[in-house]
Amino acid sequence: MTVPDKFVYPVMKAMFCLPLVHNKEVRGCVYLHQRESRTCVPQFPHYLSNIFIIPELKGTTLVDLSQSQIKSHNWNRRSMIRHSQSLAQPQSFHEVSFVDEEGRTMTARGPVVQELVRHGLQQLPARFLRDAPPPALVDHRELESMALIDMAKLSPEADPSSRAEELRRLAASAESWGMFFVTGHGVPLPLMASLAEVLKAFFMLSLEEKRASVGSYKDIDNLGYGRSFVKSEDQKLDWVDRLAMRVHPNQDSLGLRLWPQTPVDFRPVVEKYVEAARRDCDILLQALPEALMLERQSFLEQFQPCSELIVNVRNNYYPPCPCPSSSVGLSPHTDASAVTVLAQFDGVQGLEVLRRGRWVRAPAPEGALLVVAGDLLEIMSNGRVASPWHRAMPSADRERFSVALFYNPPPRAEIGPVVGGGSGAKPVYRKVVVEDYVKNSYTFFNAGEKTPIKYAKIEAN
Ligand SMILES: O=C(O)CCC(=O)C(=O)O
Ligand SMILES: [Fe+2]
Repeated sequence: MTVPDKFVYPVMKAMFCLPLVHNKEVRGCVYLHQRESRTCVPQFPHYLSNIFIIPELKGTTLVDLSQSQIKSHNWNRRSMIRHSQSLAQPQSFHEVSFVDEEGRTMTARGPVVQELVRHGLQQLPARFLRDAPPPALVDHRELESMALIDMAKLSPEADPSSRAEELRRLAASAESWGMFFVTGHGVPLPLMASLAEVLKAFFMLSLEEKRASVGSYKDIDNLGYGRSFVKSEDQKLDWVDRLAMRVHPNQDSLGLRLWPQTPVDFRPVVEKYVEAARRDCDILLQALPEALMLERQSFLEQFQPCSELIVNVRNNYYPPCPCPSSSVGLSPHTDASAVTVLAQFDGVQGLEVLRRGRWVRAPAPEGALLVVAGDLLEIMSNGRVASPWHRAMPSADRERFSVALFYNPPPRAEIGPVVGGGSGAKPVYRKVVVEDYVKNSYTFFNAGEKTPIKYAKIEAN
């Protein structure tokens, strides 16, 4: 007996489907997706009992019920149908605009992760299913060398010997990890708490409210409420929803309504945060070359004119994930920025960095900000501070929020390596125009380790 086509809901590319027959009546059908049945769904019979398509629903509904759900709710056929109807809402998608290789603006779709979770998803949809990513190792001794820098000690008024020691630690962590934590920064704890609050308030709105709250970014690559780096409808997806905004220069000139209108204090809080974090970036962009024994202004002077420098903010939301060991929150990448400031909240970890061939999970110390070197800083420092290859991983039972602030020189600025006067070192990178570098790096998302920076490397001859 075959299942009529009208009972088949094309959720994913099914390898085959089986009828569910009871008392000689077709009760539904089961999809088997080859990858899923192999990886995330451990046993075939278990899978079989999990997914029904019920004919009464005219072949438009996929019902995904776990055994335990059926047992604990003591579900009967009627309540299953009711439940399936609630799941049968048209699936919600983010629409993503991107510029293809020929410069055309294209659109692709990807499911809204938060909505999948809200509808009681039990198993990871195939588009999120990865070949099990290598797990991270937590080596606390190793992590101790990722410095916690007290920015108060970097101030010119600080005690000279503790300042020299802090600069030494800064150089060591930057050169060894490409990242370091800062305390004593300009973002007071209550402001961090308000940032977390507005972020959560935004993501906790209903999908319709979120959409109504944020304006359209249709023609702008990787900005807006949705997801980043979707270039096709076949591509594997990250387990994240995000709200990405340009916060400097003010984008009113582009006619974009950039800021969420709800919650009403979203904009003032984020602007206050950005202002403080930007000041910290400027301080660090002077301290870093000093720590590396380079001319103190040699990085920051590449950010002129500062009225045109670019600050983007990406608010990431990683909902709890039904199969975290076979998914990725944010695919491995380097940031195309000069400097990224990452705020993590509630001590929820998730950021991992590749170091000497092993993934290492970064801590999330309360009140500290994580400063991550971007590719442009790697170029400016002539490779001494290498942008770390990093990723974010979701968890089974905890949601995670993070705010990444990307600090960049003006798009038309030409930046290049600073090579120590008497060091005899040769430039390893060529000069690049910032917007050309960033555009180029976007074309490489999900390519191999540290592919984008090759664009700026001088080939050894
Ligand atoms: O959420 C995180 O910890 C990482 C975020 C990140 O790497 C990014 O937004 O570029
Ligand atoms: Fe990143």
